[in-house]
Amino acid sequence: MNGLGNDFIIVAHFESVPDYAPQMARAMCDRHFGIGGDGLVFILPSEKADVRMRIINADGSEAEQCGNAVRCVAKYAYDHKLSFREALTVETMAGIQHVWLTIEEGKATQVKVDMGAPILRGEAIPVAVNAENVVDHPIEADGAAFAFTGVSMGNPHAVIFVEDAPRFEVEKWGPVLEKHSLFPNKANVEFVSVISPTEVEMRVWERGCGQTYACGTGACATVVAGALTGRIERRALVHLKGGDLEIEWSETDNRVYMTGPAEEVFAGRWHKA
Ligand SMILES: N[C@@H](CCC[C@H](N)C(=O)O)C(=O)O
Repeated sequence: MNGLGNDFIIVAHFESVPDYAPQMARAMCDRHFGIGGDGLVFILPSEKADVRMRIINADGSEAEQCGNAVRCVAKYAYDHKLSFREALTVETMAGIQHVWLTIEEGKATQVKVDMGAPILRGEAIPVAVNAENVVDHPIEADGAAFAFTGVSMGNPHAVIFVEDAPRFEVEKWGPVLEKHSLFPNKANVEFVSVISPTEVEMRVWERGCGQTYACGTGACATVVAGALTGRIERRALVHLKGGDLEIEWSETDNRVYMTGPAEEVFAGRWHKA
């Protein structure tokens, strides 16, 4: 499945995550010797929600949260009759996500997710900066200087505003910044340019999988960082390599709402040992 080209191998036959999940993720996500994907997602039974998900990045590391995967999981749960509700809940390591589906011809197409309240305190993101909010904070890497805003959406993000995101050298700076000493748990890094107060262009280097076509939590972090710094409004369209996400950081409840598509591409069997 994919959410705007951020692609996942979805496995819904396990009761819990097996010990060998990291090796499984690395083998399956390999684009040449495996199926290919940005991550391996387990759909599991939940005692607190309609379904539970765990996501293992392509490098075998586990992520606390994934916006595009939550949309895929909710679609899968509805389309494959694990849940019959158009408003359902997905348990993640970052908490329980409320999800609303748009159904067309019996299948979920658009998915809206309550991604929760952003975490902005340095220590909690975590960012090695002792501050209430880490906003436009200087960061140096390989002789270059940037400024980042730290936001956790359950997983850590560093949002960097640049002149021209589509032309930015994501492959050059992404890996250096992901592993910077300011980020004790590493970070997903978003490079963002502002088009208007309600529209931005974003490219992303993801922790544990590299440059991807889209990142749901990254788009949420971007709108939070943009609004915090007065660059954009709290509701904006985020253009990504793989398409658009609508994001709103609600003034009423401080939660971030994400709306976008999810798609199932094919189903198959895994033969490798
Ligand atoms: N693509 C995701 C985020 C996946 C996890 C990330 N790589 C991490 O390690 O935090 C999204 O859509 O949010």
